[in-house]
Amino acid sequence: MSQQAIRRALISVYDKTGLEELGYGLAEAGVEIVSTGSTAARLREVDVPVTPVEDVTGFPECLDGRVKTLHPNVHAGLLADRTRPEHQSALDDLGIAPFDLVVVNLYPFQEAVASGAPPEECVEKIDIGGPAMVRASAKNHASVAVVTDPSSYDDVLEAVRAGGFTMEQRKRLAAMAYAHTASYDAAVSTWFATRYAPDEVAERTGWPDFYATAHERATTLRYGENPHQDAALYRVDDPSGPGLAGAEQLHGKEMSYNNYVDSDAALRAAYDFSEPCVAIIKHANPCGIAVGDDIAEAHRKAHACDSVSAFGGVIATNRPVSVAMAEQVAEIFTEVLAAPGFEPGAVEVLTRKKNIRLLVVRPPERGGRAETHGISGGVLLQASDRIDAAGDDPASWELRAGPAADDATLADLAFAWRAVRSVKSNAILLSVDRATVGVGMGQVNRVDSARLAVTRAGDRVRGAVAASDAFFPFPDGLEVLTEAGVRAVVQPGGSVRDDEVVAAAERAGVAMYLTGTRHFFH
Ligand SMILES: NC(=O)c1ncn([C@@H]2O[C@H](COP(=O)(O)O)[C@@H](O)[C@H]2O)c1NC=O
Repeated sequence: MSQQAIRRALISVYDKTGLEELGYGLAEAGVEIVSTGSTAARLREVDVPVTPVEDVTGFPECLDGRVKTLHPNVHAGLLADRTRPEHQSALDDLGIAPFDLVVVNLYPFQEAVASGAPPEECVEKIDIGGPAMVRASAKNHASVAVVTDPSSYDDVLEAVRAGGFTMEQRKRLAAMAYAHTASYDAAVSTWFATRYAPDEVAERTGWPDFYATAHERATTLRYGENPHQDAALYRVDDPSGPGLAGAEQLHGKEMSYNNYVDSDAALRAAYDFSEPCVAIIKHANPCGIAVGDDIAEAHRKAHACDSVSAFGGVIATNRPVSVAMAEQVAEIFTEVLAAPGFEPGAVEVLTRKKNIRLLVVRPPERGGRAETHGISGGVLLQASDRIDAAGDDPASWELRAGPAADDATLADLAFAWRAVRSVKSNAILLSVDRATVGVGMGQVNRVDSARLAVTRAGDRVRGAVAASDAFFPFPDGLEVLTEAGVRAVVQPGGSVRDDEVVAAAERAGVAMYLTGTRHFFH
């Protein structure tokens, strides 16, 4: 049996979007509609004939709506497989009519939690009868079509006119229905394990014994990190929410896997600053980060850090792109420009270059949320690194060597400390006038990172300040910096050889501040 004519429908929806049009269409096609409490009331208001579900169950809706459709007269009508004669004759014996179509959406549990509603209210918003009907109908897709999304109502009416959904369509609807209940259950179960009923370990550490999230495929990608790897982008939560996965692309070729990774790193760097900031990224590392009085100035300074590496880079800003910045970027081959917006005229300037990808990204969420990292056989979770720890405030830094920095030097050190968080470890970052001038990244020892930063800075190293993402284990890395002309350094401290490192700073006459906070980035 492929096509299944739609003669009897059960509709029970919390979200009444599109309900009236659906009701009109079904009634016009002669479909009998059975409905619960306020769904039935809404249909009746617009003169769509409805059979109340109580007439089917012979039982009143009760317990504040906790029991409406949970009845064999409903569930036998949903679960009878009409390809099996014995199911059909059982229905006949019991006097139960089957359903061909089920339209259900669930109580808004996630919205209740997000609104900060008290726990009892959230619990009350856990739908029981809805998921039961959705699962039953999805299992019985051989006989029943199940719809959980108002955006599918047009398809329903088209199918009614066409003589019913085909088996292939009912299978797809069933897959969507199970995704709907899985996402719902992921939200409920994680809330229970995290906030409502944490076990003793979760109570102590905040890490639940069960952690589920639902991801929805947003798009497939041409390939992954390399052309022989398949890849797709999956989105969490609300597609209109913050962050890169929900970005609007205004121009350019399709985003690649590596474009996403680099854009994410660029946005992370740019949004670490409250002043207008530009970050230019290649292979997830900065080739320039700078703040300025305006976004065009920030871009000029960031680009000047390493204009060779910026070729083919990914740029992010924390302010809308101005025409002045657009004119500058238009001169440089750039893969992606991600920004919270574009001022009038900026897109026109940028689209002179065919290939640049322009993204409007709602500011990403900062910190707090769990970050995942897949490993063989499992996944690591950690709270996101944040730049607002106690040690990130220059007022809390400890001056351990040299003269106290003047205000301008301290501002440069504060900039360098924020920026070094976006450099892959081991990270040494040199800056002048709140712009990077040399970045040493991803080396397996800190001395080589220091050498790399100094080499990249060239003459600009004289008078620059330096930040190190983690402590100097020996004086050698620091000495590379001081011998090259760095005049002030900020680093977490915490090495068993801190005293030797501090003594080396004293000898060189440079200021050394310890933050007590580390920002490894792997
Ligand atoms: N308990 C039940 O038997 C039951 N049956 C259906 N529901 C839900 O009730 C809502 C619709 O109710 P109403 O038509 O009264 O607005 C839907 O979200 C549906 O998923 C139920 N409610 C909660 O579990």
